[in-house]
Amino acid sequence: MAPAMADLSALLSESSFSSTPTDASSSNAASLSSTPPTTVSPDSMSLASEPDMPKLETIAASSIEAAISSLALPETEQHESGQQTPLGRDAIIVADRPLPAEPPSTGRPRRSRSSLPVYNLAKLAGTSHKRQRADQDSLPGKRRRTMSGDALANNGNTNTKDAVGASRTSRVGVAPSDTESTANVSTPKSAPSSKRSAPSTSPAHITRRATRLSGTPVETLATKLSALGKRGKKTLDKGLGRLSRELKRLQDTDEFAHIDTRPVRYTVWSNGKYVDVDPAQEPPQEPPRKKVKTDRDAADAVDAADKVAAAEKQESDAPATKTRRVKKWLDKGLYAGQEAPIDVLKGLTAQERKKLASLPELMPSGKPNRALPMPMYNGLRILINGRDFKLPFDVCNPLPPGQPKPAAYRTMTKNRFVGDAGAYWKKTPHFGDFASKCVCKPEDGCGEDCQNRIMLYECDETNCNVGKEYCTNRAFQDLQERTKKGGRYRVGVEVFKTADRGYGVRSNRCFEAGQIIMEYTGEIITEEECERRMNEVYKDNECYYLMSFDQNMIIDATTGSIARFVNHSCSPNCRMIKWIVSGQPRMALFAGDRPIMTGEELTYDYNFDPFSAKNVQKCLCGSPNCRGVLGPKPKEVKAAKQQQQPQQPAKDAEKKSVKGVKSSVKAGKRKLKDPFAFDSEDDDEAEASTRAIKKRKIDKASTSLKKALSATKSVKGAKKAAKGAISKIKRTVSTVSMGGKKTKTALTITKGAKVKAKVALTTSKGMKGKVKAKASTKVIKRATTTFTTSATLSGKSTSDRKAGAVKTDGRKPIPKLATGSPSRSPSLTIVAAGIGSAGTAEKAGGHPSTPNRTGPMSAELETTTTTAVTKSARKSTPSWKARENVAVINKERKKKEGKGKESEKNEKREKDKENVSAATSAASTPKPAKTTTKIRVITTTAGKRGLGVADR
Ligand SMILES: C[S@@+](CC[C@H](N)C(=O)[O-])C[C@H]1O[C@@H](n2cnc3c(N)ncnc32)[C@H](O)[C@@H]1O
Repeated sequence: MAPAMADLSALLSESSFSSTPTDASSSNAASLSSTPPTTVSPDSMSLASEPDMPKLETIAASSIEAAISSLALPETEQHESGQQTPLGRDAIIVADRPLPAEPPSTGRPRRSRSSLPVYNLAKLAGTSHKRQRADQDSLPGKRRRTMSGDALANNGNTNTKDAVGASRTSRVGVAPSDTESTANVSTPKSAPSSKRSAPSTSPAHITRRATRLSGTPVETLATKLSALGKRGKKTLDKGLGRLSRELKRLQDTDEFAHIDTRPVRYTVWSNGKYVDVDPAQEPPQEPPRKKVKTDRDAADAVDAADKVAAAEKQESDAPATKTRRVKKWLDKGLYAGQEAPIDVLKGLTAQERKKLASLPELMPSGKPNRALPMPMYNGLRILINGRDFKLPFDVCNPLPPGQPKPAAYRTMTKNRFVGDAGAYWKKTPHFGDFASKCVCKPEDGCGEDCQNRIMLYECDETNCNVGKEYCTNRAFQDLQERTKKGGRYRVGVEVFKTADRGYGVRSNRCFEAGQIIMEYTGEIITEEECERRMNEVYKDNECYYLMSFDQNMIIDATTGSIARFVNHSCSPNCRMIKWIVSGQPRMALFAGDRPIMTGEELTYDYNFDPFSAKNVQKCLCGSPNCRGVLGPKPKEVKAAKQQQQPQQPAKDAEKKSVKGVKSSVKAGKRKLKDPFAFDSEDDDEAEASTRAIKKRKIDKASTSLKKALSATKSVKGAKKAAKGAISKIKRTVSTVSMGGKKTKTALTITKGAKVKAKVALTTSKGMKGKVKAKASTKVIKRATTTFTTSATLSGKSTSDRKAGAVKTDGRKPIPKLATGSPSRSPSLTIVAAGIGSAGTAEKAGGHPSTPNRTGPMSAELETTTTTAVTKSARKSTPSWKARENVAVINKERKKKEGKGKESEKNEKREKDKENVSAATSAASTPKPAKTTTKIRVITTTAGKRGLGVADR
């Protein structure tokens, strides 16, 4: 035996206890091995109540306890049987003598034998005065509660023997009254009672219960506590107290109280589809509003309110991560875009009015229905013109399925200055600088007489006297307003695939006559940049979206708006017009003289200048007055006449216009084609035709020349006149700035006037004597006047266009336009830069922007100052040769301007001399040149500006 045990034995013997090793049947052993025979029966209690006994036990217990603690007894003790029994510190030996072997169990629970000494443990434990409480245990229906011993052990201080005791106690079952605090563990509701229950761990609350009926010996808490002794009990109290605190703390947790504090996630469903809302993208939660203290003064309160408002504003200003798509509703119906006309007869000729007046349908029938108006435009047109029956396409006119879309290209809704263009634009005087306020009155509404409108300036706050409310001269602003919200109807146009002309644009809604439809936008580049692009970027393209714009700049719509897809028609329904908006030039497509219906293809007259026959394309517009090729307008007179009679049938208009056109352009198609064919080597037919025309022209000129000759007397006068005429021609040429083939083409098509001039010059060369010279001079004079008119075709065209533009707005045509700047008189000539042959677009059928496309697609709106092109461009495009000359001329002119007036005069004088001498020498030539088969207009070089004529 270990020395410690020896001491223990000695101690036990001293205190009249026999320290007999316990056997399996002993209560101590049972207690140690959790097989309790320690139930305190009433009998034993009565025995234990004997006064002399407890003292000894008390002493023994405390002594043993002290001994254990002082000797640091090992946790285990070797029994005689050789079994190692765990000996807890709370193990208390209560038996002092060996117990006889117990008889086999008869089914009843074992009772303590009266013969054996039994101690009043209750008394020993100081709980005897609370005995009656034990009776409660037997109360029927009293529920027993248990709790996990582990939980208790873990929550309590498990290092102490008391805690172990508590753990064991809980394992064996503790009456509710005794362990109220532990019972509280399972329910937070009982939490408040935990405080009260804390003292219940005192010995007074410990219950005892008989195990007689249960059949299983139960070690109760009372038993254990009674065995613990004072110190143990104290410790247990302490432990339980701590335990309750822990529990109390626990019950404060959300988890314990079953409160789910995780954020609630809502699923979002939109249009029957689950929308996965990314928590990261969820809108931030609104911060709690700052409470304005009631006791604050007013200023503080206002401050706080301001802060809150600012915070709210900031919040609202923050970019929304996910914006909800809003359905766009059509806010108008079948006749969307049409306003009920107040006067249906407006714009009709007297004849038409008369015709309409006779129609019973148009008899006055009370008030017009503004909610569901008549299909006024369509109806009127049908009433006037009549047409074959067809289903009303404007009811529903969807594009056929499987519509191909143009190859992806970058769109641009606003013009963008690229490179030097911006700086260049800034340097040049702006139109806006010249603009002054109009003098309109609100009742006029900036109508047809508005000076801004006449000048093609859009009204704005700076130049309008009327104000936005009444002003009707704000087309671009209207367009922006209309298209702001997007949607098919508001945009009003869509790209579609035509059968034979590549892509086109058609209307999605109705447009009033003259109404703005869409803007032509793109990159605004300088001529140099244009040239660079042509040679480097678009060199493999066979079509370009280049349009001369303003101030010698060019719009490149390769990146631009869908207006670039608008096709040409010889009988168009739209016009491309340049306006000045807030000091900036902008180009837009406007409806023509008549309204446009839903589904109509939008077209305008390109006034195409192909430069050479190689660039000539077959026109496939299909209009009755088709010119046959994509070429320049035959005669401005025609256009003007057409504008005057917008409602006239196309055939009539054509007839009238053809009437006004001179013989060279009488048969529009053929005549227009001819000029382009004259230098085409492979088109014999065209050449023959051209020759014939030229011959006719020359014959005519010769006749007039002969007449003139007969009236001519003096060579001197002829010389003078020739001089003046030539200088006039020179000036005109420099203004038109045409050169090379381009000049040739242009001059050839500008009707008889030019031809006359040429012929006159040619003839004058061959004329003898004064008479001839004089005659030629006269002809030249006349021709020059005509030519000037023709050459400044652009100006005329502009007035026509401008008049048309005003007319498109439903106002009367403007006969003359003030020209504030040279670029305010642009011709609408669109210049082809492609190299394909006629009809290639039709053949190719592909998208023009694709390099494979063979059709020439470039369109350029030409102003009076023709675009200059440098050498590299000329190499690739022969037609650009003309431009080089123009560039040189322009350069020369600029140079000259720099030199000053004096030097200019001198130079001019010298050149005039040269020209005159040339004319004189020509006049003195022995044989007059007869009508030649070919007339070539020689482009003047920098040194010799003016027209030269060469015979062949
Ligand atoms: C500015 S683009 C117009 C859009 C073009 N249709 C497209 O698909 O990109 C000009 C080109 O369209 C073709 N085009 C336009 N109008 C035409 C017409 N009336 N007849 C034949 N081709 C036409 C020509 O090839 C022309 O060079």
